[in-house]
Amino acid sequence: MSTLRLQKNTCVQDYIKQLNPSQREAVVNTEGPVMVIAGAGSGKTRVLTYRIAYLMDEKKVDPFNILSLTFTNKAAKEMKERIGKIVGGNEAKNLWMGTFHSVFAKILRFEADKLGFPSNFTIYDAEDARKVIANVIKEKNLDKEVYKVKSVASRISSFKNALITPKEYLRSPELQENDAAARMPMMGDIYRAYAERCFRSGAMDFDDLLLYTFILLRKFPDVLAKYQDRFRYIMVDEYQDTNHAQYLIVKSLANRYGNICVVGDDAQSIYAFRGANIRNILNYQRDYEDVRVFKLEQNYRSTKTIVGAANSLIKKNKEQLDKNVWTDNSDGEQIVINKTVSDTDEASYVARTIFEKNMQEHIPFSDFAILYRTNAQSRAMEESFRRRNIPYRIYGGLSFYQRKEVKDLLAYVRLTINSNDEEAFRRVINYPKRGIGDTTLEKITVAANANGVSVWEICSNLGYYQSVGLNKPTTVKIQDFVTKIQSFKALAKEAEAFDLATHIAKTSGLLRELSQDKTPEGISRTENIQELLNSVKEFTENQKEIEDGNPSLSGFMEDVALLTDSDNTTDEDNEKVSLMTIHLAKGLEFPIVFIVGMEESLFPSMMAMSSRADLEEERRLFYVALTRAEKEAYLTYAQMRYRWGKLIDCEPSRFLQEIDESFLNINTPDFSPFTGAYGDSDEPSASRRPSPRRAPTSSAPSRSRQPQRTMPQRKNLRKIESSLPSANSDSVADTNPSDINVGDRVKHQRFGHGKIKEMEGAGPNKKAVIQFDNVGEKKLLLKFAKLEKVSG
Ligand SMILES: Nc1ncnc2c1ncn2[C@@H]1O[C@H](COP(=O)(O)OP(=O)(O)OP(=O)(O)O)[C@@H](O)[C@H]1O
Ligand SMILES: [Mg+2]
Repeated sequence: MSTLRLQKNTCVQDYIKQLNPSQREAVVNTEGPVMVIAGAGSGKTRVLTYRIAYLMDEKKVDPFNILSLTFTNKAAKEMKERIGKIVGGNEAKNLWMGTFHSVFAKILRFEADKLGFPSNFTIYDAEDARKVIANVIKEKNLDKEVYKVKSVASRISSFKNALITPKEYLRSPELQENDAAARMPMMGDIYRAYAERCFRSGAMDFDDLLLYTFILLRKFPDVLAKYQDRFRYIMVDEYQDTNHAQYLIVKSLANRYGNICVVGDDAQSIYAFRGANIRNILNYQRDYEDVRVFKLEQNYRSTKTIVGAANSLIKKNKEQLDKNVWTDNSDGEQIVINKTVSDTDEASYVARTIFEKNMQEHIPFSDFAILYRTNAQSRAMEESFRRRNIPYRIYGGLSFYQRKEVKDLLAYVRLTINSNDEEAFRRVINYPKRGIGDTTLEKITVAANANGVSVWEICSNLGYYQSVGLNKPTTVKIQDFVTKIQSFKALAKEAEAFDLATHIAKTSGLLRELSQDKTPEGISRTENIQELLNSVKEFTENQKEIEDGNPSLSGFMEDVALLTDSDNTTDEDNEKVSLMTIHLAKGLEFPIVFIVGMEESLFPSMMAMSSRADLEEERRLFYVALTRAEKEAYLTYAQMRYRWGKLIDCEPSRFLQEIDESFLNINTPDFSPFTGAYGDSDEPSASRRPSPRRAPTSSAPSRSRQPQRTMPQRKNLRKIESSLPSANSDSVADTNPSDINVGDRVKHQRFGHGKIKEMEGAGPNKKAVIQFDNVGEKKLLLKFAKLEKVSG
């Protein structure tokens, strides 16, 4: 026994030995308030992981007494696995570890009755919440052009994150005046109705998980005492992105033992738009007496070039804690800046570069990440990856669990678990079709509102609520539906989750409905249901291994409801390029990173350009993006891009100018006179006939084939800008576009001779439809086409 213990202790100590002195200090100083404030890639997350292992193994702290809050569920899972490896055995599974939302949901399930909620309350996702809000707006006969569902939803979300309840709202003249000034005087009424509706449905939305936890701990001192006593050690990763509610809850939980350790980087605070408050980290020292602050300055992730570039960029922000990040890693490659004609070209360039690196240097696809500012940018990238058969996965797209057929089955499950769930009810009451129409649903809703009960309550007691006024056949249809759900509920008491879910899929009529559709889409929908059932199976098997695991179907539902955007990838296969917004890339690292769309109005975003605070947040976002890279970074921008369905001229992002020039390698842009600079076929350039106009350095960023020209940045970026057709001037084509008219014969460098059939657009957007003698009809943007007028 003693030998065994000795072996295990040696093990944790061995791990700790690998840390640098500051990291080690941050791990072993377990008592009292601690803040680890450090730059990207300096081992903050690693310190947290080892600290927990140290607490468990060295200090013999029961994992049930350790609370660790992470930014995603995936991060929590990985951290648990690593701790499990260090300390051995299964104990790490008992840690309270997860996102704020998932940990608070767990607490709320235990304590739900105190707040008048059932313990099996449903968690509404954003779509459910918006539907409820839309119903409320409609029932109140408000103008939906004024009360836009999305903006009402975001107002309600911001109230909740600021811990303002409907009651408090309706007592605050300022808030009301504020909304009245924004032409939404009924905001408070909507908020109250929405909250009531959720309450009657036994449902909480995402923000409620924070708000109700806060209310619970404030209203019930015994509950607070219980959790204060339970969580003897509290740890928070990515502390710079906590919001006001999270901050207050953590603070009150830590109030008894005071063993709270937060780690973060003020330079990476990027969620202000969702209520995150950078002050939480800036004021930490003021909030806790005797706080010990550890600074980690050595970066282990990235090359000197990337660390240097990131430092030079973030220096431009005024508001930040003083830090000096350095690394012992090698210099590495310079950061490549690449300009392309259009967004399509940009995507081609990225795909081609990855393809070549994979072919020539055998770099696996999983080493690459593409980061973008807005989700919309993924489309062009995806197309270009598909064309080259490059496997990729997208983070944060439409989640598997958000697909219609999956949500439909889950709605039956929700209704089985919590029959008051109105959104689930509305979703499936007439799907598959059973002849229950909108008028019936309206009558039921009116009755539910009048009686202050759920729609299920009305439907399951139609005999009592005669006043609903349904005719006999409709009444029978509803009663059949109710009986079906009740039979599921009965089965739920004894059946295993997987069997229950399978039974529901069949008996609800859902599988039959889907199987009638023999189109590829229909077949894939049926497969998705199969996949959902598989994931239920997998979930229950995993839960059975955990001491306080919950292998029931409601446990599964909880897991699904709490997935965050970053947890959600299209699949888990490893050999793929990762695509995601920068916001989702937080905490991650990849050997090679492409940051695309480095253009003014896109990054920094248009909305962020009018205030210093917003601009600084954009700069931090860029800092986060750049510091994800371990070995190489590519920054690309296009001269033209389709946005909101229009072709827009773009200027390079100011952030490109802000990086110290010594870290940059400006890749002379590959320039081609037509949209689709790399050719419409987009085949690998290695197999393509080189175009005579192609700049020699541009076809392959891979150093193994061609050395790249390195140029001092600032000057050269300007030089390049001026030497190339500027996206903002009309006067660049060899032939002045105004000289060319319909009917003219013209010559194009690549397509040869042709005749102008049509002209459209004006100024920089002027285009010509040309019937070429050899290659058929093409529409070209005149400012790039460089047409030569020829006679005859
Ligand atoms: N002492 C060390 N020795 C070797 N590698 C280390 C050390 N500390 C951290 N690392 C490695 O450096 C990388 C960055 O560490 P980690 O992700 O913990 O940094 P971080 O500060 O949390 O970064 P971010 O700010 O991006 O969240 C990881 O690959 C980690 O394994
Ligand atoms: Mg981290």
